[in-house]
Amino acid sequence: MGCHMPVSLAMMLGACVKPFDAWRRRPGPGFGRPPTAEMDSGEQRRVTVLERCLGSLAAVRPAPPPQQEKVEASNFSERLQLNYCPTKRSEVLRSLRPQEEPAFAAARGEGEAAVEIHWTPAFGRYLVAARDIAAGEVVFREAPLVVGPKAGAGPTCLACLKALPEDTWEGCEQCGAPLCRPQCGGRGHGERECELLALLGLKHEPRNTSRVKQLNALLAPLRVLLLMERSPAAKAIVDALQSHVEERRGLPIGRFVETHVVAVLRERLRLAFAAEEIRRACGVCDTNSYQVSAGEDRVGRALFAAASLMNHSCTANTQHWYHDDVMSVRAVVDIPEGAPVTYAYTNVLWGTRARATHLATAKLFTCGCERCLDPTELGSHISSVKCRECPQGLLLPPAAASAPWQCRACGASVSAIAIETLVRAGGAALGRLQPEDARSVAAAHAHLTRILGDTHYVVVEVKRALVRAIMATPLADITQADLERVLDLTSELLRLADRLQPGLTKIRGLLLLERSRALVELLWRCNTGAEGDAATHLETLICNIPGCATLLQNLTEDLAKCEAILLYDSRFSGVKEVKQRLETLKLTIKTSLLSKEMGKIDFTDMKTGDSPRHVSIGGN
Ligand SMILES: C[S@@+](CC[C@H](N)C(=O)[O-])C[C@H]1O[C@@H](n2cnc3c(N)ncnc32)[C@H](O)[C@@H]1O
Repeated sequence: MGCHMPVSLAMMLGACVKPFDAWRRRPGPGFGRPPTAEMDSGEQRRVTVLERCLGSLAAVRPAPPPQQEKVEASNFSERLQLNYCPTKRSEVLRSLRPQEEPAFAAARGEGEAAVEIHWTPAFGRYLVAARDIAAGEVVFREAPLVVGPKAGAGPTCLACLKALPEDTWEGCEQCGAPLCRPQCGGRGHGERECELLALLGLKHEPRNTSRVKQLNALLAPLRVLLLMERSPAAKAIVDALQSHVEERRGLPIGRFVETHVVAVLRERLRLAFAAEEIRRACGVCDTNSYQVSAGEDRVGRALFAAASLMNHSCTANTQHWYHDDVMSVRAVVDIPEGAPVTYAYTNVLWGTRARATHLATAKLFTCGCERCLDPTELGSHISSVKCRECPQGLLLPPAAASAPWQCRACGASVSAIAIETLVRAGGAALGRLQPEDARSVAAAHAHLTRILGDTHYVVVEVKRALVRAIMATPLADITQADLERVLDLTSELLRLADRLQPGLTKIRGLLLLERSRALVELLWRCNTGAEGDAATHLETLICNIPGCATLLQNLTEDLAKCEAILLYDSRFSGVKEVKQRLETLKLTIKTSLLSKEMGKIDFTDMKTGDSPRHVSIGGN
């Protein structure tokens, strides 16, 4: 679900509600779906539609892995059934290694769904594990009902979601809407849509950016409406999804929809849909869409039937990958039978108020999980701001938005407005970052750490940007000091991820990848003696065989974990590359050891260390 980096602390935590996460156990009395009498008849009907959808999906033969999937756009229910692919039994992490993927696919049989629908008045419907699900397992796969550009995005190819340069894109020959090339129309940008968009007159106003933004805001709802027109099965499902249409009426989003979607579709595109139907389609898209990306330059939003029933958690137990037009929802930690299967609707590396603002304005609810109610955010202090009065002190967010922030160490207090101004300034500096320029990112890091402190989420964001900026440079050109900085930053960020988002998450995969790349490069330099006195360091490592072996063993394990996590990710090839480099390095070190007759060391059968850790290899 879409996330944007917010720069203000406009919203406060709302009323305490029972945390959704508290229900991790098997349903007991009072848990899950209450007797029908307690659910109103409309809700009951909607649950039944979605339940039928899940039930029929569970009985069909699962689809092949996503690479081989051929999705027919025309027949919605068949498409959904083909792609809803519950795995039959728990699979352990190692089963997800790419070379074992066919076996993993074969292990899926006809059988029970991994999830079922529950309902409570406070949380509405939500998915619950119908059996134990193992970390790394694909809980289900699903093809989208519709896909479209993100609302508010710049020029984006309507067919393949490729981001287009602001002023040089070519429009569709018929309607003038953005396409990366005329032939990219077809399935993504169909005939009926093209006829309708021609009425917007884009062809006569080539590359009008504000028109394009307006188009991006209405395209997903338009595609939902056209799908409902074509397919009664799809209509039944969309009708059953939550839209918050009533609550949105008096809000800014309601007014935006009225002007930029309802009026345009009815008056300019002369669509016969009732205004309320259009409002509902907009509400369904905004409440349920997932942000999907097929590579870094192809980002959009997509609506799914089953995945729309996953409720939010700030420590979610699943993440999704979008690959070849199919979304794979994977467990990032073990999910016991009966526990809610959840997904984070916000960026979990934002502070609580930023997350709460997004959830309140885009999804219209207040999260009341343990982290949201804890001012230290599970000890991470990701919202705390550095105290000016004492060296180690942190100002913690108060429960009430307007109350002053207080330092736990020295008792100093600072007004809410002053803190908000600081965080806004930090957000603005983040917005001005030149992400490809490692030097300027490093300067911003130093500056923002001075203002906000080392733990604040704006600083965390800059640390991630710094790792990316350094590691985007060709490896051979990165200084030893910068490589060591990457080791420190990634290790620190991995510890933060352990606290806030444990498990086989994308951020863990990416951090492990960058840390491994940096470490292998440093070892390589030691090995070749390319940098200064580095050969001596290798000598030291070789003399210390257990240390050397543990280091290489940890690296091997990190890369295996990384491979399992990034299996469906476009950055997967990066893991392969660093793995090959590590294997060559191991061979060289082994040969070197043997030539020195110092040891008979088997790197493939080393005692495993605990979690991966930063191993200092010295060398200033
Ligand atoms: C994608 S839908 C999830 C399915 C939804 N519960 C339903 O009944 O259709 C998102 C909506 O579910 C509700 N929701 C999701 N997670 C929640 C949570 N942790 N606490 C309260 N409400 C939640 C909110 O109303 C939100 O806008």
